[in-house]
Amino acid sequence: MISSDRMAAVDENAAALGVPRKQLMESSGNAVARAVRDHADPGASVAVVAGRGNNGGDAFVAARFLDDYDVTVHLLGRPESISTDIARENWAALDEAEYDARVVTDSKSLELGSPDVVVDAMLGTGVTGALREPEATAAERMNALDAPVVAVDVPSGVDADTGEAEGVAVDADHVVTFHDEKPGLASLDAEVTVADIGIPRAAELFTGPGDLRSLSRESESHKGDHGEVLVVGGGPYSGAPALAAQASLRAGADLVRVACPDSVAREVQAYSENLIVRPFDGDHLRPENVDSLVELAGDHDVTVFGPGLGGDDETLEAVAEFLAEYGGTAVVDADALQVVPEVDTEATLVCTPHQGELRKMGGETADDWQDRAELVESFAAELGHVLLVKGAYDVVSDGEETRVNRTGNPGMTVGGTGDVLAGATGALACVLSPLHAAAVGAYANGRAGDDAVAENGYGLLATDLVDRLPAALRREE
Ligand SMILES: NC(=O)C1=CN([C@@H]2O[C@H](COP(=O)(O)OP(=O)(O)OC[C@H]3O[C@@H](n4cnc5c(N)ncnc54)[C@H](O)[C@@H]3O)[C@@H](O)[C@H]2O)[C@H](O)CC1
Ligand SMILES: [K+]
Repeated sequence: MISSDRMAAVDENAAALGVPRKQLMESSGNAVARAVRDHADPGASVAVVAGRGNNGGDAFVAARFLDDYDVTVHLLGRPESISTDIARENWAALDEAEYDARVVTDSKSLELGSPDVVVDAMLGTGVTGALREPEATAAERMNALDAPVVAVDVPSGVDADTGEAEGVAVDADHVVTFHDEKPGLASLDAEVTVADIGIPRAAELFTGPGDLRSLSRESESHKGDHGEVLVVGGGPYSGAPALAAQASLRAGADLVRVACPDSVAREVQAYSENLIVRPFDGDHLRPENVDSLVELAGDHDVTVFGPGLGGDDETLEAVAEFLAEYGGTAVVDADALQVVPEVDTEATLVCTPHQGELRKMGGETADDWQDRAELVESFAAELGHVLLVKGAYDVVSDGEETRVNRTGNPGMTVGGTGDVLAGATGALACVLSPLHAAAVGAYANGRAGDDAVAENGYGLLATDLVDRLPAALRREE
């Protein structure tokens, strides 16, 4: 099963891997033609009703694969209003080659005749709201015909994620959907075929630019909409929580507070005027600090727990108590990680160990990234939490779904890059699912590192990553 949003992300990742959408469209159209062949023999008449998006584009391609049939393509709208270059190019190819391709600007002039098969390519995943005209009337006309209706990707008017229609929708006999099943198709009274259109598995497994799609913002946004993060860290170190907090801000959180021991509060604040520091008593985290921290954490969307806390016995005891009491979402890093396997918690955790820390948690690792991905997936399932295991190939898994990140470089072995990753992931977890936040965090952190090394060579500082996070999270359109 794949949602429309994820499908769009995977599609963009495929293009970044060198398999552009026009190539996928060629495969989609071919698959649609094969489905038509299941319903009628060569020579039969086929009416294709196409819209102005890529759903229509798929059907323009299908027409070329049905040269031995009597095909008529009806384009609803003017060719100039076709919304994508690739659909327009495929329309032009039909026009140039003198296919029977007609422009229908008004549903009254739609002459379908009595075809043997109808192809519904008006709208696919790009539908918003109820079908407008001329699509609505065209849907009714198609439904009234006796001929079987083959729908391209999803019956027009139906929401691929929910299976619901806001108004009239095409009543398809057969749906040819692409790449993977869509959640909304199962409830329909239609035969559903999933066509492999040549999207590489890597487009789903490896993080890519398409994964940044989900970060687009509404123009009407308010302070707090993009998340409030609490970083709990510091004690033996003061730089780590400051780095994590600055990374959270650079990854888009609206408000970030740092809870740290009194002893380092001034140092943490001195790193940046952008930080809000909330000190607690003492020079390291202790069990007596926990109740007030849990309360403070409750006012935030996500807690980033661990940067610079150190591994003092009292601190680890306090971490365990915090996790046992806390019910929100937390990113857990550094020394705090070793406590996670023993703790019974309601919290949603994203754990960010490097391979040494993973072993300390009781997890296994392997040199080969594919083996490691399997081990991480089963350990995540055992823990019941999301794992982001850092390495040359970072592995992210919630125990069911696993993603691998390939951005980053050997310059990132410098201290502090893990704090940046934890902070960025915390900010992203305010607006994305934990698995997706971890995947995008790893992708952006590595990309920031790649940009820094491309500009200056090795010898990068963790602060170089912080400054480059916004560009690393920006989607090029
Ligand atoms: N990897 C893939 O999934 C591939 C999918 N392909 C096909 O592309 C469509 C999705 O294409 P897209 O251009 O994004 O959207 P549509 O064609 O579904 O529709 C856009 C078009 O429709 C207009 N519109 C929107 N809502 C309405 C409405 N309620 N009434 C009337 N018109 C509406 C909008 O203005 C646009 O003009 C996917 O389903 C697949 O079929 C690729 O071909 C291959 C890769
Ligand atoms: K359709």
